[in-house]
Amino acid sequence: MIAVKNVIKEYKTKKGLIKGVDNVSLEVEKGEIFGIVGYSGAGKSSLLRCLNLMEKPTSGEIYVDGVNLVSLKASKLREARQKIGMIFQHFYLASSKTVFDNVFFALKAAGKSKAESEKKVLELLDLVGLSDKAQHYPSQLSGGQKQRVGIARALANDPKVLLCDEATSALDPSTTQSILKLLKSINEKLGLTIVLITHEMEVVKEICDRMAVMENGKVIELGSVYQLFAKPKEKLTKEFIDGVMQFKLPQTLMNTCLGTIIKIHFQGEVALESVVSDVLKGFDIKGNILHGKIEYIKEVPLGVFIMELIGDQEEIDKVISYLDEKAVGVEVITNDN
Ligand SMILES: Nc1ncnc2c1ncn2[C@@H]1O[C@H](COP(=O)(O)OP(=O)(O)OP(=O)(O)O)[C@@H](O)[C@H]1O
Repeated sequence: MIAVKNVIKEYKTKKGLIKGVDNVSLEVEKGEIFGIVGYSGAGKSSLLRCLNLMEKPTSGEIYVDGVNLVSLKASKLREARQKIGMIFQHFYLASSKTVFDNVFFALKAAGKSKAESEKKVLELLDLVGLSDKAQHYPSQLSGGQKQRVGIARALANDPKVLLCDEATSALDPSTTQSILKLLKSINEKLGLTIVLITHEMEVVKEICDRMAVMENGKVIELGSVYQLFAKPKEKLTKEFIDGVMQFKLPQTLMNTCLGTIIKIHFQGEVALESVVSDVLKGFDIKGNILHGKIEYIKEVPLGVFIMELIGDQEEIDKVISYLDEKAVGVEVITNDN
């Protein structure tokens, strides 16, 4: 659905050229929800804005539905852009217009008849659960309701892609959940492809199928959310995941362990139990279970388990290789042997 090829976005500043996006290539499949995470300044917004050419890349290509947006003339680009909706952290609603008119305006801009547009607005307000607020003004709405208007407006021209720029960052946790549910249901009902940028891993964990991690303008890791949660390779990805999984052992407990501490990820609870008992029975080691819990990544269970292994290094290495085959991921946290 979207293919980004060797995109570079440079900004001219007083201090010289800054690369907001530094040679990024990635693909987003039709109908998937793709998350881009990274700290402030990583280049997420620059990349997202390149996807609908709000920012023109300095070089590279952006294909949406097979068309290279970078090569389009202004009128064709306007047409192509109608197929890409966008929502924002701060909503950007017209404060002097009612909810109805905020959405209506987006439709009028696309040249529909009045009757057609009015019908469409009512359908969209129903879709986002705001039928009863049509005549309200933005100042009379909560943050979550404002974002619902933003979503209805973004869907006005039946886009194939929805870009979400920190769409839940200004909302409280329960409103965030309801907006994420709405995005997910729109994704399923309309087959909409969604690309979102966020610094909140909770958002990614909740609704994204795949994710990319950005640092200094580059994509440093990309994969399915489940795989990255189970087996992150990059330090930054681990940092983001640790933040949301809250799975750190207290340092005092770590200090009392003499053996090798490992973190194991399993797909679900059952596999975890049988593999751990195999390890304890089948190898010449002692194993202490330090911590365990099940996390749900998009409703699929991911068992996370911390164990201390005590024994000869050779035997411990064998256990780690065994686990590496059986589990989704295994990682040595410390090795004091
Ligand atoms: N219009 C601009 N002019 C100059 N530099 C810019 C501009 N926009 C972004 N940058 C720079 O490009 C880099 C990437 O910024 P960008 O806003 O894309 O990051 P981000 O990950 O979205 O961060 P945030 O979440 O804070 O918006 C930063 O160094 C930023 O200062």
